[in-house]
Amino acid sequence: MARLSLNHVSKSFVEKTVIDDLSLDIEPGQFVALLGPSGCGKSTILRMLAGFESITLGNIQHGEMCLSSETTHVPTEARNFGMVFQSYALWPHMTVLENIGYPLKIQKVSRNERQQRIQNVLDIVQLDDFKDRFPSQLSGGQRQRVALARSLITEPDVILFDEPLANLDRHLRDSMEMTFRDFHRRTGATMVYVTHDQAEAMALADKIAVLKEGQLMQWSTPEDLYLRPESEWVANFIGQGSILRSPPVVPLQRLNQADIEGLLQRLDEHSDSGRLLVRPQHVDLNTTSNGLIGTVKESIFRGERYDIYLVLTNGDLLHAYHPTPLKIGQTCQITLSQAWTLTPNHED
Ligand SMILES: Nc1ncnc2c1ncn2[C@@H]1O[C@H](COP(=O)(O)OP(=O)(O)OP(=O)(O)O)[C@@H](O)[C@H]1O
Repeated sequence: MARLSLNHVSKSFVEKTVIDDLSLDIEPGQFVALLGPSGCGKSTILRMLAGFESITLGNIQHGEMCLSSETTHVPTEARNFGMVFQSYALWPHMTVLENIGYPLKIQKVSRNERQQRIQNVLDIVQLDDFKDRFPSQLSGGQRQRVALARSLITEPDVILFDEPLANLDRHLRDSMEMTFRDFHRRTGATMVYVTHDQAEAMALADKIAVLKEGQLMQWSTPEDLYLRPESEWVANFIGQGSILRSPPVVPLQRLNQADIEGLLQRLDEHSDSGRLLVRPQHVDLNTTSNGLIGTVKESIFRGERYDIYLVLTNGDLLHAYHPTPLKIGQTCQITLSQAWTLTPNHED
């Protein structure tokens, strides 16, 4: 197994640059998610890794081998990468067993070896009982497991996934997330997974590349993305939270309650050069401590808790959790137990 690296990769279609100077170092066996809003270039990156697209600048390296550069282009079939798409792309007239074994048939692998390898991957995706069915006789989740098994049969070093759960309902997606985690543990293959669903990326990946308009905004573990976002844009994009205006702060610092109280004492209507990210679990309501006051704008039932949205005296919106509903228009005393400082977005 080898390291997969994108080095200063750019991709332009006609005049438009859709990937701009992207560098990522993917460790062997790592599960990486490419995450970002629609049109940010996730699928284009996957297509360049697969060899479906050439690259305009930079290079893609797999171990010692250059897969793509301005002058090199190793064809898709010579990369030994597995691929799984949201459409499953199964042959309707072939059984599960035939679908899975098809890549080996093309490679003219002997019947005996084929049978053994098919059995191995059937065990990994737990589809042994379904091997004689046709795709039309399977559920969406089972079809996706067939596609997983087929991607694995050629024993690829790297498997590329393009929104493989996008067509499944929420309940099935949750159980498929477990299947993917298990699949990754059992195979140890490097996986690159495109999604626009941050919860899915956080649940699955060891490391996430967050993209915006073809640019890498942050390349971090899920925990770091959530706890230590590097920009206001990423903080807004990842997880729940409010961005509050504050007096100037040193960016990318964790503030405790005492630090925040110090800042709030300096709060006035001109305090908008700093930014604080506050997660809802760090907002305590109806306390009597640091003098921040808000008026309840929304109180939304979420089963295990209420989502409360408050308007602060400077007009900022603050999201909090509360065990019971609060009245719209009610005034609350607020304590912030933790906050993360950010650099404001320049375009705002
Ligand atoms: N063959 C092409 N010719 C011209 N522009 C293209 C081509 N393929 C993609 N693009 C453009 O490149 C940009 C990135 O597209 P891409 O499909 O990679 O985004 P994405 O993040 O995967 O989006 P989505 O989540 O909606 O699938 C878009 O602006 C798209 O219109």
